[in-house]
This record gives sequence, C-alpha cells and structure tokens, in this order.
Amino acid sequence: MISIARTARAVAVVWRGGRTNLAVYVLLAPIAGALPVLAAWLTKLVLDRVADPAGGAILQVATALAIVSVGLALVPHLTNYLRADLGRSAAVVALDRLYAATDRLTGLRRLEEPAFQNTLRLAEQAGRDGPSRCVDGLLGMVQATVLLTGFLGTLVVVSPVMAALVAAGGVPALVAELRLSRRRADMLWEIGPGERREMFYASLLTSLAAAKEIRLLRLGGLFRRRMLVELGTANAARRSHERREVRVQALLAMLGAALSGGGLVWAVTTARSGGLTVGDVAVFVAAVAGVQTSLATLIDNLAGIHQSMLLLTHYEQVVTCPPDLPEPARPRPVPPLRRGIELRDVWFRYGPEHPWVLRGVDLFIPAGQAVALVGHNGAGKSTLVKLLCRFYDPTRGAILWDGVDLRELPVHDLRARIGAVFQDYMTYDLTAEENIWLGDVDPNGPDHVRAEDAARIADAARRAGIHETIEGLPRGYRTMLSRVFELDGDPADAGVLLSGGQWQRVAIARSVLPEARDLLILDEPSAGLDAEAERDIQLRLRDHRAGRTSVLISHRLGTLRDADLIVALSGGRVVEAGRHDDLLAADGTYAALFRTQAAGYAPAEVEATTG
Ligand SMILES: Nc1ncnc2c1ncn2[C@@H]1O[C@H](COP(=O)(O)OP(=O)(O)OP(=O)(O)O)[C@@H](O)[C@H]1O
Repeated sequence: MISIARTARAVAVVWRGGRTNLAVYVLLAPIAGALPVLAAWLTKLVLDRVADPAGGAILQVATALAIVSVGLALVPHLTNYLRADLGRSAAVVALDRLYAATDRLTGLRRLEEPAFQNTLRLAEQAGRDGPSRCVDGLLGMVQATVLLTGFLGTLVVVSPVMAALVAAGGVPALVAELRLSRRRADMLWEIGPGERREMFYASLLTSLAAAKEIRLLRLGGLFRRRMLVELGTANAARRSHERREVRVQALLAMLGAALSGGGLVWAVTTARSGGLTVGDVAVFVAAVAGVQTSLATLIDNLAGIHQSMLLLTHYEQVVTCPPDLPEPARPRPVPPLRRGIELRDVWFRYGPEHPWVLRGVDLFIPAGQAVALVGHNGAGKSTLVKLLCRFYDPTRGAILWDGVDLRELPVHDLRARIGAVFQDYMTYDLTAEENIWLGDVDPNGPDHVRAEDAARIADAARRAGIHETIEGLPRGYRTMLSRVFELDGDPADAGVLLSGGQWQRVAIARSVLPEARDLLILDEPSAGLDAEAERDIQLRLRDHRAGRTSVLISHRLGTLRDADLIVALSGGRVVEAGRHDDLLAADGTYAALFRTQAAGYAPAEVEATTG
C-alpha cells in the first residue's frame, strides 16, 4: 500500500528540486479546488436573481463570477507550468542520487545480475518522474478533496439522499482503481526483461560499433525481427492490461451516468412542482458533476500515487542498496607497495551456480618485479587481475598487499595505486586529450582538462607511442575520437576514428598517465599491434615499468620472456612458475605453449618476437 515514509521521501526530493515552485503549487491546489464550487454558487445566485429581480443586487454577483472565471481560466495553466518545472528539477535530484548510488557499487557482481539490471531500469524510470508524480498525486488529491467537500456540501443542502448515493458510487471505483494500479506495476515488472532485450536489439541496429558485423553478416533483419517480437510481447501485455482498464472504467462510468441521470430527473421533477428554483437545479447539476469528477480525480490520483510508490520501491532499492563489496570496519591507509602482493589459497567462482575459475591459487608478486600470467583461453588470467583490483572478493582465501588483506583497505585508495589496461578497454567518444586524461581524474577537481595537464598528457602519449599520430589529427589533441559526436556541437567538426592498434596505444597512454601507480596491470595490451609496433611498445613500457610492479598477460609469449617471473595457470591452479629459460628447460606447460606458438611463425619472425 501507500507508505507514508516513502511519500515523505518523494516530497523531500521535489522540495529539494524547487522550494518556491513547490510552495506556490501547494497554495494553488486548494484554490483550484475551491474555484469551481464558488463559480457554481455564484451562477446559482445570478440565475435566481435573473428569475427574481427582487432577490437582490445582480451586478456585484455577476462581477464576482467574472473574476472567479478568470481565476478558473488561469490557474490550470500556472499549475501545468509548475508541475512540469518541478518534474524536471525533481528528476535532476532523483537521478543524481540514483547514479551516485550505482557509483557506490565498487564491485562488478551486482551489475552482472540480470535481476538488478531490471530493477535499475525501473529505478531510472521512477527516478525521472516518480517523486514529482507522487507530489502531483498528493496535490491533485488536495484539490479534489476541496472540490469534493464543496460540491458534496452543496448536494447535502439540495438533497442529502442524492449526496449519499453519489458518494457511495465512488467506493467501487476506489477499490477497482487501486487493484488496477497494482496490476499495472506487476505488468511493468514482468515485461521489464523483454523491454531490455528490445532495447538491446534496437541499439544493435543503430550502433556504430556493431555496424560492420551487422552489415557483413546481414544480421539487420534478424535483430529487427527479434526486436519486433519483444516489442510485440510487451505491447500485448500492455494492451491486455489497458483492455481490462477500459472494461472496468466503462462499468464505473455507466454507474456514474446512471446516478447523475437519475439525479437530473429528480431535480427537474422537483423544480416543476416548485420544490427547487432554477438556480437550485443549476447548482445541483454542477454539484453532481463536480462530486463525480472530484471523486474520479481523487481515485485517479490515489491510484497514481500507489503506482508511483510501487515503482519508487525499485528506485529506493537501488538508492539504498548496500555496498556489494564489504567496507573495512577500520580502514587502513594503503601504503606504497614495498614487499609484494600475495595470493594465499585463492578460490574464486562468479557465483554459486558457476564453476570454479580459480582453485587454490598461491602466488607471490614481488614488489618491483614483472610477473607474467600465461595459460589457455579461459584459464582465469583476467579473473585473477580483476581480483587484484578488487572488483570481486575471493570466494575463499585472501589477497594480501604487503601482508594486509585487500578487504581491509579502502577500495578507492587501493585502486589509486593500480594502473591497468584491460583486454576490453574502453574507447570513449571524447577528444584524444580527454581519452588520456581520464586515466588520472581528480574526483574533487575540475570536470575538464586543465591547460597545465597538456604536458603530462603528451608525455603519456609519447610513452605509448601515439603522440605523433595525435598531433597529426585535424585538431591535434582536441580532435574528437568519435563519429557519433562532433566537437562542441559543430557539425563541421566531426571527429576521426582510430585504428585498433592506435586505440590500444591511447588506452595504454591512459594507464601510464598517473605517475604514482605501484602496480601496473597489462591484460593483452598489444594484441592489436603489429610485430614491429608491439616491440616498440614493449620497449617503451619496459622503461615505464622499471622499478614498478607489473602483471602482464599476453598470448604472444615472446613478449613475456623478459618477465622476472612467468606463471602458468591451468585448471584454476598455478602449474608452473619461473623464468623463461628455467621453464623451457623444465619442458612443462609453458614450454609446450611456447614451442607450439613459435612453430606457427616463420623462423625470422620467431627471432623478431622472441628475441
Ligand atoms: N563475469 C563473468 N561471469 C561469469 N563467468 C565469467 C565471467 N568472466 C569470466 N568468466 C568465466 O571465467 C573463466 C575464466 O575467464 P577469464 O577471462 O579469467 O580467462 P582468461 O584466462 O583471461 O582467458 P583469455 O585468455 O581468453 O582472455 C571463463 O570460463 C569465463 O567464462
């Protein structure tokens, strides 16, 4: 049902959005309810005085009626403006809270739950208009209550029996509307997953990233059909619900019409026999219509609030959602890495229903050294580095930073000591400069690149071997790396697209921008580069890595041979660890992988890539 606490929270959001607007809106609501009642009584007086000039002065009453009519004409426009403006400003407050809450989810687990994604989608919808709809509903109820009281009072004066009958007619409507609103909220929840799939297919059809494959493989028709199926299913659910609404509302409307029709016959008959004046009949007709309209408005608003409340439960679920990674009770500062990182009997799976990815990994990553992880696809290399960044906690075992469990360190401070290029690095539709600057944004600093950042950004680009390429772009570092957005909204300034290897270098530049990172993680950092470029970047990165701890993952084993420690993962365990020459001599998993790969290259290439 409607929760008072949740309603109060919704009102607080709207209040924060626009205090003055809300105050005026609150004042106008009862006025908007009183004006029609006043107009009906003034009309009755005017009619009675026209019929009986001895009844009193008519001019003042007519003037008052004219003034009330002006109010009646103006108030709805003002209310509409206030409603829309409050809706916009409340959405700013609500969405800010919502995305601050998702930002507080420091891990990845919750975002990977489909049920959470469904809740998130409804929460976004509720955040956009939930609080303001709730306030609209409340003020709509205030307005309708004033209107109802005025007209019901009028009806009681004219006919208490009719007043009781019309009021009783509202009870079934109230019950039916509340049921309908619950069903509507249930229906929205049920069609949620399908609507998300529909949006997914629709976005594929227009996505630039997907455009090549979709055109080459002629997938447009398939995805369009799948999108239409999802849309059709959602539409069918909505249609079925709306038909039910129409049926119920038609029945209620017939009940209302029968009551007002019966009332009209009674009033006219009574007037004929002299029991009512012409003005009485006019005010009676207006009162019956007014009571019915205000009852319907009251019920509509109540149902609207009820439905917003149901949607707001999803919003509040997200806003109040507990951290997905437990916060340390007594956080310790994260000191610069001195001894190293230890994985102690680390077991990990992505969920109870998923297989184990790591099964008791014991590994020491010594400070200042380069450790390479090798293994077949799916061996768990990327999973291991995600655990190092604490995107998940180990299911069992522990990871220790200089002997301190990662769970005891503030996660943001820990991450401030880590630089990483992930296999699925991001390509931002922003300028080249911003694409690198994002590697070291001060959370409390400005939201744009400062002039004094330019030298550091260029330096990072040099280290990643992309500086000259960026300088050669039409607007240098200010060039948009996007064909989706133009620079500063200027259509003539459409951006450029980089090649895969160039993007990879930009991602590397982003990760090497901050100087003070103790741990550098490079998960396939040069997969998109040609052999010569790969060698070039390896040399540049070797300089940058000197003295830093690094964890390297690459399927091109030749690039890893200089690592201080090469660790082979298989079956979720460390099966071998040592230097390149020792592992070749041991003739185990690494040697087999290395020889298979070397055999795939011509001798000259093996020389080039394996040194
Ligand atoms: N977010 C996830 N949810 C569920 N399973 C996952 C997730 N990410 C990875 N996996 C599974 O974990 C296993 C290890 O994946 P991981 O990406 O760590 O392997 P990898 O050794 O890095 O492989 P590759 O060499 O192909 O990059 C795979 O079986 C994969 O399906």
